[in-house]
Amino acid sequence: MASKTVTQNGIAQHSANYGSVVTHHTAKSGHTHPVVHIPSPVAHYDTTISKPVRKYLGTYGLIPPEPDTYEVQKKRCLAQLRSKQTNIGKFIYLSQLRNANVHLFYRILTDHFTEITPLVYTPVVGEACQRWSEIYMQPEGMYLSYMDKGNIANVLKNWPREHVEITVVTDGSRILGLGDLGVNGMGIPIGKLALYTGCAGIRPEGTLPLTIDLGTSNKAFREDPMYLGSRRDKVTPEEEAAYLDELMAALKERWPDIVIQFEDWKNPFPSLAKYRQDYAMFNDDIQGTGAVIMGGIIGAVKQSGVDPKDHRAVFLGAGSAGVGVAQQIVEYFVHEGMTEEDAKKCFWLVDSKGLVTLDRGDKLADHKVYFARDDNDSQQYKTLEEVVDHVKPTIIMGLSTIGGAFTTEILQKMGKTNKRPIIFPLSNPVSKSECTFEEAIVNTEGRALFASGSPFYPYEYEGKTYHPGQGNNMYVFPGIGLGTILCKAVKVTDAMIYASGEALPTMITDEEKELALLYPQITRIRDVSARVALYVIRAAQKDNVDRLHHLREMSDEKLETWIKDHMYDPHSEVESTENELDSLAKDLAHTRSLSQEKNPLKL
Ligand SMILES: NC(=O)c1ccc[n+]([C@@H]2O[C@H](COP(=O)([O-])OP(=O)(O)OC[C@H]3O[C@@H](n4cnc5c(N)ncnc54)[C@H](O)[C@@H]3O)[C@@H](O)[C@H]2O)c1
Ligand SMILES: O=C(O)C[C@H](O)C(=O)O
Ligand SMILES: [Mg+2]
Repeated sequence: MASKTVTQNGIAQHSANYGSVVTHHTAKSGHTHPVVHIPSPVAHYDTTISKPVRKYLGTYGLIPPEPDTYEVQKKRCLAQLRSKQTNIGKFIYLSQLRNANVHLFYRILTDHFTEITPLVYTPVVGEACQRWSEIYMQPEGMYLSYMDKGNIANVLKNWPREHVEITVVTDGSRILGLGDLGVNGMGIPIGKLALYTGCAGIRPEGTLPLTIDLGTSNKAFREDPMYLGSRRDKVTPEEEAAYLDELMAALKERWPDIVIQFEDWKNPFPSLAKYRQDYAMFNDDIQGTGAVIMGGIIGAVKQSGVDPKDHRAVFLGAGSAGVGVAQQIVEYFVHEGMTEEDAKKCFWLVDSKGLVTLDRGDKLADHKVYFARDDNDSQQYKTLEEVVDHVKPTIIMGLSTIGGAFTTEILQKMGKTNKRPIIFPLSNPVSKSECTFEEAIVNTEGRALFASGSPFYPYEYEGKTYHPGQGNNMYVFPGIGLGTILCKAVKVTDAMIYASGEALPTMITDEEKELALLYPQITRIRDVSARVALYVIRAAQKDNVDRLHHLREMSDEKLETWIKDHMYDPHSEVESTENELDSLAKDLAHTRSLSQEKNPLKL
């Protein structure tokens, strides 16, 4: 039915006010409030839209007259993008494109994942966050302040979209390895959710980027007149906890099925423990990172030729990501037949004070205690190099935020003691990476099994081209969210997280194995996300936390196809909007000619 089409696409409501200030609903007081509209998901000014449809939309005459093809449109956009001299210029251009024409943005992102992802996500999003106050132009998500305490549910009502399926929420207190960036951290929820849409096909209008201003410990920002957040110091952990209780309840009240991803919080362990039973939530830095690195380690362990029980893993960094990854690999080793006690002994964690031991003399944070060593004969090891000499690791992981911490000496030692050393510098962005791909290859004569958090280019060494893996949680969080949404899981269980990592090696092709790749090529990320979602749904079913029970009856093949059918595809979007509107325009013209009535629709 024609009228249904109009409502479904939100066209009728939004056509006249796209991207502009409009008068909104009348509040109880009787006043009308001006509301800045978050840009409509329907790209009314798309230059491929045909003339009859432009007339129907009321955009005839507002766009250059001759309709484009997508190929030409894309060429124009890529030329504009590539003409920008700096990465931040490219980031700004792509944000503008997303706000001007959301389907076009996602068409280009999905056609050029390798080029565009680093510009809207890690690493360039890091620079964008550092300079957010300088480059800010328009709202693309919600900013909640500590001042809103007691009133959060009402503030959430201002979000102009009815159906939010997923939110990524940060307080900006640990943005990548760049420290506390306060409200400037907003780039991260926006970037993560862009990948939810691009990689996992969550509809753009179903996503809510959310940044909470709980103050900032960043003194330079507090003193910067351009800074857009509050000038107060960080709230206390108790104040934060009470605020989060209210926020979580308010989110669920407005959107009962919402999936909530916590991102880039300093010490996020308490909130994960507190909310994971009552909400469909997960922490990407602890759990998503744990799963994605486990997925890469499964292949690396196989390629190393060393039995899991004989691996010795040294981790630089014992924070959310370090502990999350170590815990997840323990689980994998247990799946491989080891006892938990033996699996745990394969790990040596190093923080800013040195090797984490039970008798180090400082009070260890709760999350470090599980991995604290008790076999150090009272000796303390202060530096990574000392620990490497002591342990002779087969694996080194970097989740420390310390760029260059894997020195030439350390890499060469890894090369000397291992046939295939496993070297994962995982800190972001590139400036914080513990080593570069080139350093890992050169210092191990090309034998390193490598994955990094930020992307690196392939590297040619002694006549052979080596390909780096990108061990970034972007390979799993989109699929975790998609699977959770689609099966309507009431919570995100450990088994669902484990399954997301387990799905990754199943997607590596023989060609990728030949190249010693530990992760599938990014160009296949949509298929990878669908596979991750499949595994997540199966695990949810086993744990009995799913609510869409008819999915249980489907074969894996059928379910994977069903998942793909439910993914937003920006390529079909513009055509189907065009087709629907075109037939709608024809219908209306026909009805009008039948009834001889005056044209109410600017046709
Ligand atoms: N690749 C990925 O997908 C991924 C995912 C999550 C986090 N990360 C990266 O991991 C890094 C850490 O994130 P996090 O959430 O664990 O942060 P965190 O603040 O919780 O932990 C940082 C850890 O590094 C340690 N550290 C700091 N300085 C050190 C030093 N000089 N020597 C040794 N250790 C030191 C700290 O003691 C702490 O244990 C960040 O750069 C982040 O971007 C990457
Ligand atoms: O954001 C990323 O690129 C990965 C990860 O979540 C991080 O905090 O570094
Ligand atoms: Mg993160």
